[in-house]
Amino acid sequence: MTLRYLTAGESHGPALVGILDGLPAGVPTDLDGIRHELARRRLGYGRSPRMNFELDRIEILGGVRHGLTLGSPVALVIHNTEWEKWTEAMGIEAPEDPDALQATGRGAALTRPRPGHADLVGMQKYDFDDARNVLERASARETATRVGLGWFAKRLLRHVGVEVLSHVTRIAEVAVGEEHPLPGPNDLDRIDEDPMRCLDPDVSQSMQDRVDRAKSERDTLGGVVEVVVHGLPPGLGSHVHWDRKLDTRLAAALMSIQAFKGVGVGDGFGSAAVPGSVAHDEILPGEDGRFVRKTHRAGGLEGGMTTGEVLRVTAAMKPLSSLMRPLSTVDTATRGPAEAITQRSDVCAVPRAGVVAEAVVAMELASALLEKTGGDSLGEVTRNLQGYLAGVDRPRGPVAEGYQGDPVDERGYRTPEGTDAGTLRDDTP
Ligand SMILES: Cc1cc2nc3c(=O)[nH]c(=O)nc-3n(C[C@H](O)[C@H](O)[C@H](O)COP(=O)(O)O)c2cc1C
Ligand SMILES: C=C(O[C@@H]1CC(C(=O)O)=C[C@@H](OP(=O)(O)O)[C@H]1O)C(=O)O
Repeated sequence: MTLRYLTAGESHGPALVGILDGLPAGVPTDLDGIRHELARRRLGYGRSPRMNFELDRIEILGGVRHGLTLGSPVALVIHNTEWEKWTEAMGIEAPEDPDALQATGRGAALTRPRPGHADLVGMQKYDFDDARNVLERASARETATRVGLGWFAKRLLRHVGVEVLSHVTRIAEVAVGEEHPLPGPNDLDRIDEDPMRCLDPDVSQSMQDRVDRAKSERDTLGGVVEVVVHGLPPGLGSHVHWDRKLDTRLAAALMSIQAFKGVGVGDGFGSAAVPGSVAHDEILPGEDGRFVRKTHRAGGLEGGMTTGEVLRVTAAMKPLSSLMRPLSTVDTATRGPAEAITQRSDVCAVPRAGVVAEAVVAMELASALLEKTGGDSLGEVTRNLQGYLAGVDRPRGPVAEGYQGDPVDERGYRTPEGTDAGTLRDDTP
């Protein structure tokens, strides 16, 4: 993988840390842009109360100088603005008085694991007596780092005309219609303005009503987000090996998000229910010499590669497992039956999870772009991409005898003017 990243940090630890390696030099970087992206991850009706008081205070410790990336790894820190409250409970050094810590509330061992969270199996696997040692890292607080790093991937993609956005298409049983309009490349602000990050105001209202009901029933809800990407060139990813297919990589990236349990490419599971005659995207000669598709059913991916059409992937998020009406569990200290830990929780985190989905998709796409183009500077990436695009829809294959169109070379291949593989398009930015 050309672009790779690591994250570290606990939900209530001093900070989250991320390193992104593989970016070319010259990607314009502004801290307000990253802050804005992180604020987007806090949006949405049904979010946790923690989203209101906690802030994402960021610092870049490497990889950027004078507003541009250097080609070296980018090191991002997101400080925990609530750290003062957690210094004892999450202290790095062994507590002076462990018994006293147990009595502090925050420091008390958590022994009633929540079904659906990582608590129990994490305690079993890592041999812990306190579920906090598990949930602190399992927590989706970690996704702040991925959104922060993902901003760089988005910025790189934007430079070559690629826009990544997401919208919510389902909350529990409330969903937009199957034939819902696709958001356009400039629709992100409009989506973010909606409390559910849904494009249809009527459906959004029903979703909000559904969240209100879940809240009053002290329950939680899941849903579906769709990530839509405009402006991709054809040919990112590859058909030649399982781990080079973009389908594989996008599915893995999306499934790595906390509570995400299903991914569909294009019509996904829906395409299993219809015959082939209405499952595929028929190909047409486009006006500017490009090939185009009649429909967007495949989600812009064929054979593990982008087709150059709009990319569309959906991801399903399960309902959150911290319910205010606790589920049955065991107390790991007594091994007896118990009620699961109850603590503040999102009722529904689907709208803000969409922003995380954008980040991980952007990271995979930026990586696949860099694999295709190579290049150590943004200029080199852009030039290489243009060189590739100039020849991508050139005539390929011999034509039948008597062909009346463009001139034909000695092998019988069409050779219209301006379609040489080496010709740069004149819209070089
Ligand atoms: C943006 C976001 C917010 C989340 N908020 C909560 C929450 O408030 N309460 C909760 O129990 N789980 C929350 N989760 C889900 C848990 O982190 C997740 O269920 C847990 O780590 C176990 O992983 P798994 O569900 O993938 O098995 C959230 C997930 C995301 C993506
Ligand atoms: C802190 C974030 O999300 C948290 C993710 C989360 C979980 O279990 O995943 C549980 C909640 O945390 P807490 O239990 O401390 O209230 C969310 O607020 C965040 O996204 O920044």
